[in-house]
Amino acid sequence: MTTAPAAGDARTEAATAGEPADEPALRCTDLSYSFGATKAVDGLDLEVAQGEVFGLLGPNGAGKTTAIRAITTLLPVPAGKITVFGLDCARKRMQVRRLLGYVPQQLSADSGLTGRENVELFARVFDVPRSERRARVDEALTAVDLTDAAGRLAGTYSGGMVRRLELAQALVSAPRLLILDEPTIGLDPLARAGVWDCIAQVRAGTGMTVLVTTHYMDEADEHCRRVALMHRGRIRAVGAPSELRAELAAQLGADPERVSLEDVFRHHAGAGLAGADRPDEGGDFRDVRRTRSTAARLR
Ligand SMILES: Nc1ncnc2c1ncn2[C@@H]1O[C@H](COP(=O)(O)OP(=O)(O)OP(=O)(O)O)[C@@H](O)[C@H]1O
Repeated sequence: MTTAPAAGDARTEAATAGEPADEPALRCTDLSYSFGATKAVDGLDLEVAQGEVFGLLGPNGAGKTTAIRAITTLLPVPAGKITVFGLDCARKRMQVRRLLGYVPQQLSADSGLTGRENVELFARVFDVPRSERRARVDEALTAVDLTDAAGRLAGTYSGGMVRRLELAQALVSAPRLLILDEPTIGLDPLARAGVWDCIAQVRAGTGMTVLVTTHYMDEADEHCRRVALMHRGRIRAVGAPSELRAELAAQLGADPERVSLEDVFRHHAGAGLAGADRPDEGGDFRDVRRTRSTAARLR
């Protein structure tokens, strides 16, 4: 199992991001979180290098959203440690929050405001200096290709446009670490590609680190430099998609081109993978209802 980022790559990309090279963008050490008797996150160790697009993959109920909520400081961390660019999330909550952009799974755009007004609202909430606000809102709308639609009510947007608007909301505060929870759920293939194009362009333009959760193994394979496969609160494998596929192919004596990331996950998670490609078989009723209602809202 490959667990560490390539040091050379991390240093090169850190230089792009303008951050000290010795601290990862994110480090979770032995992180655990329980809801009553349910261990949602169970001893999670994770490291995301500066400047990389990192995918946290897993079926419904794997614990991805709970981990993300702890990282974004929205949940307290009862066990373990999280650092963001070296800052301890438990002790430096406000400083950490200033480094983060977060697009939750639930809808965060207001349908009764225009695209521009939605982004302006986030600029005010995140305390973007008044003198810079207009330029920063324009930049964020341009980055997600919504300049022409900025004057329209968000309620008239397609699902893909809503997702890109939410990206703009998160980008307006110029975060160092952008966290996206299921950014393409419920979108058609064209809209999904549009969201990934935006993510790639923003990363290329800013060197920003991106942590994304998804059920869609094929998307992660194509767009993430490294991925972690999460199942029942734990990380089962970490590495570049091509490395993980090659490792499994070597173990099985198979052609690496014929081994998918889904095969890798199935190998590590066994039957629990069912929820990854058939969301109605993973997690519990609450998980499924929430995922479906999110998808329906975005259509
Ligand atoms: N507020 C809550 N109260 C009780 N149990 C919860 C709560 N939130 C999550 N859980 C449980 O914790 C576990 C992990 O859920 P979590 O939402 O973190 O998984 P996930 O991988 O993000 O799934 P999804 O893809 O559906 O978002 C599941 O068993 C879930 O039922």
